[in-house]
This record gives sequence, C-alpha cells and structure tokens, in this order.
Amino acid sequence: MDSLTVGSQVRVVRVDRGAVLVVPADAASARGLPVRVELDRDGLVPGPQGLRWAPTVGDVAVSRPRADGVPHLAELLPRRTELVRDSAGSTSRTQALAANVDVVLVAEHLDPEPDLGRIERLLTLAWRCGARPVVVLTKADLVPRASIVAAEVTAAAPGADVHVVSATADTGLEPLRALLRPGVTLVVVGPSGAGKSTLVNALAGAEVMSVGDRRADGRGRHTTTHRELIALDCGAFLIDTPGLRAVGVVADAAAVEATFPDVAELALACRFADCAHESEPGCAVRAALESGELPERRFDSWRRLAREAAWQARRSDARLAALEKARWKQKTAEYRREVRGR
Ligand SMILES: Nc1nc2c(ncn2[C@@H]2O[C@H](COP(=O)(O)OP(=O)(O)OP(=O)(O)O)[C@@H](O)[C@H]2O)c(=O)[nH]1
Ligand SMILES: [Zn+2]
Repeated sequence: MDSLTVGSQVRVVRVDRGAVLVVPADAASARGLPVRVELDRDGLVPGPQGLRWAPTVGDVAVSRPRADGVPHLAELLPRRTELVRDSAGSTSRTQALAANVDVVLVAEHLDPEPDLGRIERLLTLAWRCGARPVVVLTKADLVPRASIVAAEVTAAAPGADVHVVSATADTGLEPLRALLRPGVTLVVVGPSGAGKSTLVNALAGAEVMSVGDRRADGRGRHTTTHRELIALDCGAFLIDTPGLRAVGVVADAAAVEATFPDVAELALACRFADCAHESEPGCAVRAALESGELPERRFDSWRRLAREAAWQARRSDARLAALEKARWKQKTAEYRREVRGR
C-alpha cells in the first residue's frame, strides 16, 4: 500500500513514538507494507465521546490526508473490545494493550510448571475485555505427562478451552488454526519466555516475530519489546505482546466472577448475602474449602483478585470525584473572572 485513500478505514499495526503504522482495515488488503502516519503533537486522535484517545494496536481509524497530502488519522472508531491493564506507577490511568480483539490466547509454559494464579489473572483480563479466552499450554514436547497438568489447568479455567501445544514440534495447533478465520483478531498474552512469538510464527506459518534464542550478537536472548498486529494470509489478525510482568489486571467484579464461576456459585449458597467467607456461620465457601471441593489455592487467588477489583472500583470512583472537583474549580474560577470583569 503506497498511499491511503481519502476516508479509508485503517488498522493500527504498531504504535511508535509520535506515529503509528497502519494497514487497510479490511482483511483482504491488510497484508501490504504498513504506512507510517505521524500523530498530532499530543500523540492523540479524536474519537468516541468527543475525547482524544491514545491509539493502540488493533485500533480502527478513518484516515484522511491533510491539505498538504500527508497521511493523517481523522477519527478513531469506537473499540468493539479493549484489552486493558493498569499502567505502571501510582496514577489511576489504564493502558489499552490491544483493541478490537475477538480471542485472547493466554499462553503459559508447561515447563517450568504452569502458574495457575497467573493463568487466572490473565483470564480475568480476557473476560474483562469481552473477548473469548483460550488457554494455550506451550512446550508440550518438554514434559512427559502434559495431559495431567492440563486437567489441573482446565479446573482453574472454567468456561475457557485449554489446548496443549508444542510450536516447535508442531503438535496440538489444529484447534488454534481453526480459530484463524478471516477478519478475526487474536491476541497472545502471557509471561516472557512462554513461547508467544514462537506460537505466533507457527500459526502464521512464517517468521513474523523474532524468537528467544535467535539472537546471534551474543547480547542475550531476544525478547519481544513492542506489541504488533500481523495480518495473516488467511485473513485473520494476530497480535503478539511482550511478556506481561506482574500485569496490573484492571479487574472488575464481573470479570472476576467470570473467571471464578465456581466460587461465585458457592457464595450464593452462603447464609448471609454479604458473607466475607471468613468465620460466618453457614458459609458455603468455607464448607467447600473444608471438604476439599474448592482448593485453598484457588480461593486465595479469587480473594486477591476480588480485593483488587474492589480497590480499583474505589479508585476509579475517587478519580471521577477528582475530575468533578477539577471541573467545579474551573467553573468557579471562570465565574470569578467574569464577576471581576463586570
Ligand atoms: N521446546 C520448546 N521450546 C519452545 C517452544 N516454544 C517456544 N520455545 C522456546 O522458548 C523460548 C522463548 O520463546 P519465545 O517465543 O521468544 O517466547 P515469548 O513468550 O515470545 O517471550 P517474550 O518475547 O520474552 O515475551 C525460545 O527459546 C523458544 O525457542 C516449544 O513448543 N517447545
Ligand atoms: Zn461465605
């Protein structure tokens, strides 16, 4: 693609400093070379709700060249789905990792042993996003009894399919290839070294991402440093992400409930509607813990995420209140200026 036609819809494949790389949004013509589009000085694009938005990978925008012919993003379209995480630091901003995704592949290695808590955390991220979560257990070639581990993971991932794969041995990938339909967008998330880039390459059938041990310059292993959307020959879109270290999941109560439907259902049977599942009489959750029906580990994981969700809800309330206050301050300042000016 050499130029962007007037008013055409484009898809953001990568975000750089002050610019984005875009391709035509329709799957049929998305495979050409991306075009670099400079952003306005603030790095933002006008979008829904009359606000200016930071574009993210997977965003769809209307491109309209400026008067001087330079490509420009005129408008960001509303996001169908949005994968968000807590941005680093103490600010209450969230960061959109990817937009308009249909499937979230939660990648976790079988060797070393999978971290169930991390899977639950990433599943919460996926459910929150509104996309379909699919767990992919990687490096099956390195462990003898992958199916036993997979059963444990399945118990920790109600409602999500769990697939055991080896990207290097090309096993178990068929169910994932079946997800790659034209126009469908998949994003791969998971810890560094889980084999995300290797998986993306295997699904793409080409070396589209550089992988762990391929660096020949002796400066240690390659690791994915940016998010990138890849338009596959079959018409599907795949987004690779860098390993998410300690993902600040932007949990909300509904997403936590979707990840832990077993705990949510037990809680419904507690005698008190506001049961904290600590020492209340008639607590169905405690009973399930005692009988072994609900593993301690899973209960602890649920509690941690539920607390984070509650904390984040309070924090965003506080943020709204602060915004409201700032607006009010501005209004009074305007009013004073007006009075003084009379
Ligand atoms: N044995 C085996 N090794 C694998 C498999 N998939 C990936 N690896 C290896 O695991 C290492 C990490 O793979 P990557 O694909 O770079 O992992 P990543 O999740 O993209 O890592 P980051 O880019 O750091 O987030 C590399 O050395 C891969 O060759 C697999 O199925 N089997
Ligand atoms: Zn209870």
